[in-house]
Amino acid sequence: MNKMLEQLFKVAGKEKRTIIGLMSGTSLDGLDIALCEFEGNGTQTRMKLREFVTMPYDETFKREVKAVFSKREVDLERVCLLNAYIGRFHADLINKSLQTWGVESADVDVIASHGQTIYHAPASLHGVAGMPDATLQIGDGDHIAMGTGIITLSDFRQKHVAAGGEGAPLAVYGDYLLFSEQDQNRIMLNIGGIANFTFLPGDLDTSRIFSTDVGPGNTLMDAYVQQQFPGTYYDADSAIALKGTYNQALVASLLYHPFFEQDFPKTTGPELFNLSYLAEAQRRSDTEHLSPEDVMASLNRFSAVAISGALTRSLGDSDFEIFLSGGGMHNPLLIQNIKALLPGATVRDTAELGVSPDAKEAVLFATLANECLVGEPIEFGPGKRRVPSVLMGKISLPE
Ligand SMILES: Nc1ncnc2c1ncn2[C@@H]1O[C@H](COP(=O)(O)OP(=O)(O)OP(=O)(O)O)[C@@H](O)[C@H]1O
Ligand SMILES: CC(=O)N[C@H]1[C@@H]2OC[C@@H](O2)[C@@H](O)[C@@H]1O[C@H](C)C(=O)O
Repeated sequence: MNKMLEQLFKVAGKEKRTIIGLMSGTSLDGLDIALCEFEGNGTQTRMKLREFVTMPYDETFKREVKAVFSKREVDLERVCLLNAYIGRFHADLINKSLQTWGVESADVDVIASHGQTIYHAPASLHGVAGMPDATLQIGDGDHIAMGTGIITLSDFRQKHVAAGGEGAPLAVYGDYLLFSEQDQNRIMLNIGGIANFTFLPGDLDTSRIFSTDVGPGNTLMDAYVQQQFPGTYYDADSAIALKGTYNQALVASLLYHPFFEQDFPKTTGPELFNLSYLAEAQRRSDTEHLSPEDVMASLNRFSAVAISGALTRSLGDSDFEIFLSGGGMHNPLLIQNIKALLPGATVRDTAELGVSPDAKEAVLFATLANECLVGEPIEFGPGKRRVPSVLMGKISLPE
């Protein structure tokens, strides 16, 4: 038998597995690396987060990725080069982190790599007749496996698409396994570039569980800040938005898109929510004259209304607790806006559930890898075509 397959077989049979989860999101702030310890699988999963770090990306790397990210026309050679480069680069960042933590690569069983999304194209967005839902993550797993010497599972989203999903959100699987709680309706709200949430009903009825994207997130705020204030990457502590006042006409115009009417679950990305989207909304609402501060306040309000509107629409009057994660939870005006729009909702964060909110997405990918190795497909019930019952991840062997 192939020695590496034998090792994989051994890992699957171990009582405890050490898994590194990786996430590189739409914000391009850095690579999230979570070193996790797993015992069990399925609803018996026990996960301990041993270490976590975000390895920041430098300007050159951000520029390289931005040149192809969510663009319909790109230099195909760049995409080809980046696919290999990102894999190697991520391997280097993992090696550095392991060194800092004093952990040997031989003590890590597998890596779970999300890769870098460069294009997300659900059929509802691309609208090309005869073409399926599609999504593309680069940073090939073979380069990570060879660069670290660790078996790597990667490219989780393709199986989801192949089985009838849109390739996202994948959070539903890990959220269900790690955070479901009897008698408590939980909303796991992640505010990254794009905001998404998972509904975990307290009756643990899997057929009611779902995850969905709700719109931005930070992506439009980040893009606008970067355009208006070169050298600034995001509106740290809402400093800019707090100097402005939101414009109701602009907020309404930003919300004027069929995406917001579509049923859950649905997915989106900066392919839709980008600076052209903002320019069109400003033109339509005759708000091109607004100061950058007022536009920032309006974008902040827009994200809050989109998030709270989606929650209200799907949950009605039922009681629920919100557990925040993702960088947007550090934006005080955004959180204040969301709380004001959802009076009565309890808002906490995932640290209270034992997982740092910045680490949560990387932990979720580690959980998907654990399931791929030792789990069984979760059945979310009939009619859940968009939450397929599959195990995900492609295997790259380091020899
Ligand atoms: N102190 C802060 N004040 C305001 N915003 C902040 C702060 N800290 C982080 N953010 C926001 O969080 C973003 C990073 O969030 P995160 O790392 O969750 O995104 P991501 O994982 O790339 O996104 P996605 O989940 O959509 O892939 C930053 O770009 C910024 O907009
Ligand atoms: C295609 C893609 O990379 N989507 C990401 C993105 O970032 C947030 C939101 O958009 C979500 O749908 C997804 O990531 C999370 C981890 C998910 O799949 O659950």
